[in-house]
Amino acid sequence: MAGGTAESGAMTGPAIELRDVEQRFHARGTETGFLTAVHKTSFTLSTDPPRIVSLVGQSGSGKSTLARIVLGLQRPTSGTVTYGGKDIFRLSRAEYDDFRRNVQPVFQDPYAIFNPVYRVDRVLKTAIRKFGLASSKAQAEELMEESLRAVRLDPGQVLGRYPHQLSGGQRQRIMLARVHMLRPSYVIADEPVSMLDAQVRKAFLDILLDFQRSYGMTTLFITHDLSTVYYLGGEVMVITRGRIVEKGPVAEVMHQPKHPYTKLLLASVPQPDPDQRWTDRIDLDQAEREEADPMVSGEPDARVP
Ligand SMILES: Nc1ncnc2c1ncn2[C@@H]1O[C@H](COP(=O)(O)OP(=O)(O)OP(=O)(O)O)[C@@H](O)[C@H]1O
Repeated sequence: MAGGTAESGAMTGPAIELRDVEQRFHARGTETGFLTAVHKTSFTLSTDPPRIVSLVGQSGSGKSTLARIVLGLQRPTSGTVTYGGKDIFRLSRAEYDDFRRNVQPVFQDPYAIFNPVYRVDRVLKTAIRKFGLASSKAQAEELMEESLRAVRLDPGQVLGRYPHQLSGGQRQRIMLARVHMLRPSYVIADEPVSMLDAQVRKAFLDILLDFQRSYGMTTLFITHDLSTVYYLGGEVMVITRGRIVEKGPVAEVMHQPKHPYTKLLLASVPQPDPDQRWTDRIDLDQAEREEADPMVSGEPDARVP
């Protein structure tokens, strides 16, 4: 079977391959009556070795459309998407369940995933029930707590709460706790940190990097933010107007961009002015650092809406 179990962690999973995928949408007011959100696009995601692949491009370039296609949520107009060599839109029930478990989404706004009338525990309990991750109530509790701690959330502080009682950063980390429980081969993360502040964002990215190293997960990380791509490292695909125009190792693409769009994207990143340096260093002792870092203290992050 593909992927791993909650006990063993993700193992080398089948590759996801997009071949000549094209997505057209009806669009009123255009000459042809449709717009092509994704032009014939091909790429492969693999867990051998596990990696982070960023898909970077401006708003409207087709990133989310590609994410939905990879997740099997959108059937492309033409082209194929295969998982382990099989068309994801023609999988048997058992194959589809395997795909569902091993290719997990993390979306930009986790609030949309949570039902406001249910406590946040439900997101975790549903995954445990659906994928048969625990054989008793006690084991389920243990698994939830272990996964929450793995994403540096204090179970006592989040379990039993309603979504609106948590910060955006905490809600996103609950989605990561769900990923931790399922140990999928792939995480498809669509702008998961764009609503988070810099500190919480870094902590989120560190957890993804940790999942890659510890459990062998490969992440397709969708973003418009180059600094995030740079921080994650790994590989990057640059997309503009529905076309991937450049791909390769992050350091190579960032330092020797070949395509004019990549150059433009890099040129649009604000550069710090070396003449305008901060003169005072802020030295925090450990206790102050813990107090200042919501990821360490586990305190609700009031700054994040
Ligand atoms: N269901 C749809 N019907 C019609 N047009 C759509 C649909 N979904 C996306 N589009 C169009 O396809 C293009 C690509 O959209 P997409 O959401 O994939 O871009 P994106 O790069 O993810 O943008 P953003 O970063 O703003 O989310 C846009 O022009 C968008 O308006």
